[in-house]
Amino acid sequence: MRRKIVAGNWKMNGSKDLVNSLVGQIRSELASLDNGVETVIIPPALYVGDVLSQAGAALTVGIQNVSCWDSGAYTGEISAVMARDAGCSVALVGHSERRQLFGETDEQVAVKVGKALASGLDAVICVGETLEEREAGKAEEVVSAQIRKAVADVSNGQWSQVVVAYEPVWAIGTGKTATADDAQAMHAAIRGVLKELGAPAEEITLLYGGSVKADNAAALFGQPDIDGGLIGGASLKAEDFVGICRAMPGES
Ligand SMILES: O=C[C@H](O)COP(=O)(O)O
Repeated sequence: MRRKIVAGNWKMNGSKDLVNSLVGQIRSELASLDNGVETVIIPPALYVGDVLSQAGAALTVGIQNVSCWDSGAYTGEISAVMARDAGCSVALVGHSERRQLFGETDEQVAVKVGKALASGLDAVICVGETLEEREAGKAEEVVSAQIRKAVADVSNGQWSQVVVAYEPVWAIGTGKTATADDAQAMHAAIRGVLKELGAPAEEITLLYGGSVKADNAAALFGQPDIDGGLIGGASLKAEDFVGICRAMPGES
């Protein structure tokens, strides 16, 4: 059965004060939630330990990026092995901000996916088209190519650690969300690509990201191929984030 996941990517936001006020509040408000959602908090790496100390068993913690290397003279890098050692369970890989602002290539994304999986982390592989690509009718082609490259070296025993997050670049932080129908269509296409690649596609969790809020989450999460969300801005306020977690339908 697919997992249902709501992950909050804090990006380069936060402080010890925010960790102290936000994490405990999320934890206590989600304590009574019984819809089966797994909640993940992905803070800046410096705050992973602080979040872990507040998270308890109900919340899991992730890292926003991992290195292509395991250790050595790579100043400023953090390896997947270190993230796992520090208590992370999840790594984001290939977020569009990494691709667009830091020039991360499909080849690097594939290496990072391999490093995350080998270290025992779940890899949340981010894919998505730009507005220009969507308007040119190339959205599925772009996303399909990103996935094929990112998972090229995933072995049969590793698929249970793979999560794909579809985040149309034009929807990130813009307040523009893909319609539930458009997001569903892309998620179905992603599942189709994974199936073609020989992955257990029906078992793989697919997240939608891009301006998800408490008031649009239910429509998105109600789609048959959308198993949760990767949340940016709305993950920084307990009420908004908890509202999104609550929008996940329970077991049918
Ligand atoms: O990682 C999260 C996504 O980039 C979505 O961000 P957003 O919810 O602020 O649009």
